Amino acid sequence: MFARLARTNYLKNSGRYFSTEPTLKERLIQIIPAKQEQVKQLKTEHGDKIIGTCTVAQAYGGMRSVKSLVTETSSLDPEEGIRFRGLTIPECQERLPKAPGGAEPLPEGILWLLLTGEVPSESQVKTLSKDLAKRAGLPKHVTSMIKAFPKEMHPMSQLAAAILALQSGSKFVEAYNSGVKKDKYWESTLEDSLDVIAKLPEVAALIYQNTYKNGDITHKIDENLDWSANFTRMMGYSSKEFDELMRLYLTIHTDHEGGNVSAHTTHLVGSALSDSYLSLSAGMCGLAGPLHGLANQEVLSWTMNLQEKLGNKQVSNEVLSDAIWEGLNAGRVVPGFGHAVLRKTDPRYTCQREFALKHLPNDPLFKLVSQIYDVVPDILTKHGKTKNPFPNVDAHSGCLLQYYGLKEHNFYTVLFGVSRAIGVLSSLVWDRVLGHPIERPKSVTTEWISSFVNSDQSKK
Ligand SMILES: CC(=O)SCCNC(=O)CCNC(=O)[C@H](O)C(C)(C)COP(=O)(O)OP(=O)(O)OC[C@H]1O[C@@H](n2cnc3c(N)ncnc32)[C@H](O)[C@@H]1OP(=O)(O)O
Ligand SMILES: O=C([O-])CC(=O)C(=O)O
Repeated sequence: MFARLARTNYLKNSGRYFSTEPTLKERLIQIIPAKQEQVKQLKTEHGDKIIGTCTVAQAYGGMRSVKSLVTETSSLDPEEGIRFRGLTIPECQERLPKAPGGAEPLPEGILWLLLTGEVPSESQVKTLSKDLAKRAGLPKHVTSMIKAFPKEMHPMSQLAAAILALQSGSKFVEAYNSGVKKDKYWESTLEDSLDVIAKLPEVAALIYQNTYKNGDITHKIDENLDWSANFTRMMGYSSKEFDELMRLYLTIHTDHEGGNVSAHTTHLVGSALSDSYLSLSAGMCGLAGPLHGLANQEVLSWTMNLQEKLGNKQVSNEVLSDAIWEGLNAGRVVPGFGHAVLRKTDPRYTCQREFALKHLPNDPLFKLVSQIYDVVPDILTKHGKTKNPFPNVDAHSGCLLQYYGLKEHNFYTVLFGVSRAIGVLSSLVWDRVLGHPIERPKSVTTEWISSFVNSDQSKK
């Protein structure tokens, strides 16, 4: 409603449009008081209501399904998949602004959506692109540090370290040290978060150039290009189709509610009033684990090994299944399949598959990925361990990147991290808006559990 009214407020003047629409920060200032009031009221009037419980199995089992976190930006349904502020991925693809001539959403649009809960207008997204372009640019100590990293250092370790090095520019630290009041913390957290999101493409591109190309970035940030296209140019890519893939990729990897490792870590570290840089760097260390974001690197290596083993030719489902069983029987997981929450095919997998069907239907690797999708759910069901035999987001991304020439598997999680920063930092801003306290759940020992289960209290 608001966006529609605001769109009517363009003034045509000397052939140029001037928007009277609020900027991102102005809109947040308008939205925040009502949300703060709503949360205050919920805590006062319903603070003692129980929303979740925790069993012994859950305490030992990674707290699966325990409802004990509040995250505003997105919510995950086991059957349907992710909704970003209520919107499914197809709805985001349809409703978020696109680049001229493009079909995929601009990541700036989802940044706005996650922060405000509203679909931005094209002009709001354009203004945000320009704002991010202005905030880009790395301090010298960060570029020299990245260039000094050994090539064998994993790109995710380089990313986490570079984000920490950027912390010297934290506006939150400056505000905190000057005694700014708690109700204003969100403003400098927003500044830091936008600064780091603006700088991440250059950090990632420099890691890429330095690690794999022995080179430097030649592209200068162009305020008239979107955030994602500036990123691909800095990495040395100029294909329009790859630009579209990356806009989609950087949109869909942003957020997956609050309990996943990277989001929860960012939130936890942030709850100690660590700034956006410290919190995001910690989150990236979690994303770098093979059961989480690093799975996309694992998937591609696994798929290409399989391809080689099968003699680089199309084989029957039976032959493919035998090769997959071999790995499973040796005790290895099938990377890219299974999920801690999802119980159906991840819609992030589906939209990447649709992109491939549109742009690269005959690519041999895509054909193998499709065939794997045909056989693995049955195999994992027969295997009988995993609660979800279907593919997750990581099962598809590598084959698309590979097709467009981005062949360095070790780098893939960095792309995920650049996108994930948008979601977890939007959440951190809301943590500050709502004044969430330091996170400190109670832990118990196995001795405590043993005596508890035999006590009268456990029978209640
Ligand atoms: C962006 C993301 O983070 S998406 C997830 C990316 N990770 C992967 O794709 C790695 C492969 N998948 C997995 O390891 C798991 O499915 C996870 C980590 C994603 C979820 O873990 P959980 O919630 O513990 O899964 P679940 O409850 O189904 O696990 C039960 C058993 O099935 C096994 N299992 C789960 N997925 C798989 C799989 N893809 N292949 C083989 N075995 C599996 C588990 O290892 C576990 O075995 P165990 O009892 O011997 O320890
Ligand atoms: O939700 C999870 O646990 C893992 C995941 O898919 C993500 O973080 O994108």
